[in-house]
Amino acid sequence: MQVQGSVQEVSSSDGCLNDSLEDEILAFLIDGEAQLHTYDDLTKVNPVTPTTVLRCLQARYSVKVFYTHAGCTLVALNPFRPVPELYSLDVMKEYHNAAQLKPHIFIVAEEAYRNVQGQLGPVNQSLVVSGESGAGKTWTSRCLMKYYATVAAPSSVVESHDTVERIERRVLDSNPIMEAFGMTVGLLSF
Ligand SMILES: Nc1ncnc2c1ncn2[C@@H]1O[C@H](COP(=O)(O)OP(=O)(O)OP(=O)(O)O)[C@@H](O)[C@H]1O
Repeated sequence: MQVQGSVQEVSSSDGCLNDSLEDEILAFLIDGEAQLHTYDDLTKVNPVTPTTVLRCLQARYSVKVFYTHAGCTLVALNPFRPVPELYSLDVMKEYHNAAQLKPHIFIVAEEAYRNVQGQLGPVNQSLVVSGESGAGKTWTSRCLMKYYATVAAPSSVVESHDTVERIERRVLDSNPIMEAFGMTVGLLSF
């Protein structure tokens, strides 16, 4: 996925406002250039503009960080290459057992899983995976399915593997139906 942004893109009908916003953007981008990749939540970016947000994502991408929070939403960048160390069984277990970890699709997965297993009774959950064609929606849906099959059925490796395959296939089989209705959104509900 290409992430591009430039300060020249900022425009406003109010000249003064425009100037001061441009100054703020420049200060953020130039003075804080070395820190751009450290913004793990885009709501902390200030000023929040397409330019600043895209530059942060670009900076994170360049240091091989592909997930960033945006409040309760997670932004996933397609690495366009295998990154097996991000999706291993150990990483799944880590996210299943720990509370505060780096942004990852498994954080979203775990939060929904915990809500379903809520102490006061299960709460139905939906995960919406959206993005342009090729953004990685199918990949992300697979990751979610693998995660749930792994954390929910860990007792037998064989059984767990079968479950993963079966659930994964069901979700992927539903894609043509969604696409027939022109939906570019993957929706997982449970
Ligand atoms: N996190 C990732 N790590 C490695 N490869 C990825 C990742 N996300 C996506 N890809 C790869 O990028 C390509 C496109 O991803 P995918 O098919 O999931 O996109 P999509 O959004 O479902 O596209 P479409 O809407 O056209 O069906 C695939 O080859 C996929 O393996």
